[in-house]
Amino acid sequence: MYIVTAEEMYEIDRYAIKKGGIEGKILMDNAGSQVAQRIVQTYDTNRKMAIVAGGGNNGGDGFVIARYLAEYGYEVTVFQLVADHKIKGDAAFHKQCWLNTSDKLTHVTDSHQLKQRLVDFDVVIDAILGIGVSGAIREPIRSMIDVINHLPIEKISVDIPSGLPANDGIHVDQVIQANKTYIIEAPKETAFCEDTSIYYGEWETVKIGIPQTAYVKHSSKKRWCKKYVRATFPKRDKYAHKGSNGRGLVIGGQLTMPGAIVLAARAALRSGAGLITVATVKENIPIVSSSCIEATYHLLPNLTNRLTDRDLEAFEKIDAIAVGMGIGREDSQLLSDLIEKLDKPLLIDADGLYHAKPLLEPLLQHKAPVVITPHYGEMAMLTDKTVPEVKRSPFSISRQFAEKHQLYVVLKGKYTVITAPDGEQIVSDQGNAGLAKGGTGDVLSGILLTMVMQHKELLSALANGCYLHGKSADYLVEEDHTERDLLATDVIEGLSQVFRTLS
Ligand SMILES: NC(=O)C1=CN([C@@H]2O[C@H](COP(=O)(O)OP(=O)(O)OC[C@H]3O[C@@H](n4cnc5c(N)ncnc54)[C@H](O)[C@@H]3O)[C@@H](O)[C@H]2O)[C@@H](O)CC1
Ligand SMILES: [K+]
Repeated sequence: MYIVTAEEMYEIDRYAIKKGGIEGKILMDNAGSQVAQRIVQTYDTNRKMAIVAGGGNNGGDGFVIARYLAEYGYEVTVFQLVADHKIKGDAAFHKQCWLNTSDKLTHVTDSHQLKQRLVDFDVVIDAILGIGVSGAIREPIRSMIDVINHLPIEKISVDIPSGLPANDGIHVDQVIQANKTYIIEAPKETAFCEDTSIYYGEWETVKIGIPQTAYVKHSSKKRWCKKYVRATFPKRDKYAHKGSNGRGLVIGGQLTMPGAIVLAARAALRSGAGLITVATVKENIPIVSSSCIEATYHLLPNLTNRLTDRDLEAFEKIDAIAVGMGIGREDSQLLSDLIEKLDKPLLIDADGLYHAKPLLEPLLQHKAPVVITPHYGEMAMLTDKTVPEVKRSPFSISRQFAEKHQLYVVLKGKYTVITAPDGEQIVSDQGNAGLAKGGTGDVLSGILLTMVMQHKELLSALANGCYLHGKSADYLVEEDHTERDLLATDVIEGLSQVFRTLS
């Protein structure tokens, strides 16, 4: 499934109209009829339906929905919230179609009037504003949205809750709080931003006949799902040996944080890595080896010194490195040596990200791929922004950072946004609130380390890793666990169940 900005959606519509030869009027008819059909499946015909229509094409969808719902036997009234001259083009065409067969059109000019009119209805269908919204919401629409939000009736939004922009990063002003949104064709960015997804209520997409090629040409974002995982997941070679399944290195684990590297190493092995070496301080080795006997060890005198020739020679055999889990924030030369002296794919997580911030220039010179896996707080630190700013703009901030520093960004959250250095993005929305617990990030790093070693293409490697991590948590919560008791170690053990669904 593709995710779009407003500009991309307009391009996609234009492509369908120009290249596909499907007139705008027909697309609008398809949109309205599809939404109406979904409504029919959910609401009895004795529910009184009010459609609030604005002046753009979203309002045009509203007139089409009115016509189809009336045809299905509902009592429908359209409340037109703008002056007649504002309704143009395809929307005017469909308004006329509605008027050809119905006289149920009421002009409403202020919010008090709207409130009085709507009290008699069971459901309000919000076709006030679509993806064409811009700037602060103007009166009287602003107060009208407020009135609708305060009415104790069901609210269904068409395409997007009115007042909400499609793109991330825009300050949200006044928005319909929908119970349900029928999104036309492709979800917009704001459906996957923590601050704004809430306005959509439950949502589903309706198809209106736009060819897939339009998306391939004009969209740069996908929501990852099982279909994509199956298409991109590497097959395990029958004749594989441990060396051909990837030799990974996990570096980290201060004295106070040995658990982080145990989790990462175990997760990497459970995900299918052939060999995992843990490089850490002497005191941690007995702790780590008792919990992860399959790993091998490389002794580091501390986590701050430069790497010795002996270290570098040992690491030459490695296919990829994950660094930072439990490494602490003390000044350290370790990361700069890994960047400068080894050409290995490098995944940097947790405290490693604090060490990476002053090394962004050298990272740009690193020949092998670099992956960073920040949560919102770490991303805010890296970009000198605030956490609310990162939450509001997860797509644009990740993209700017990935393009500028030529690295892969896995911005972790309810909706994890994965970005390639060329700006292509994937959203992984698997997982649940059980993952909001210490250690789950270390598990993800371990899984990603293995995925990086085993895939040819890195963006799908990272997306598949996030999928495995989230799905493991989902299956565990559906069966043996709850979001409350789920532990990071459970997520590692749950991986086998996810792998079984992929074969
Ligand atoms: N071919 C197409 O383009 C299709 C478009 N569709 C619908 O069309 C919508 C987009 O249509 P439009 O581009 O006409 O945009 P809108 O329907 O969002 O309407 C934009 C209009 O809203 C008003 N407006 C914008 N910002 C405002 C603000 N801050 N305060 C108050 N009023 C404001 C302006 O008068 C502007 O002309 C989509 O969301 C979707 O519902 C669907 O019918 C499918 C086909
Ligand atoms: K709307």
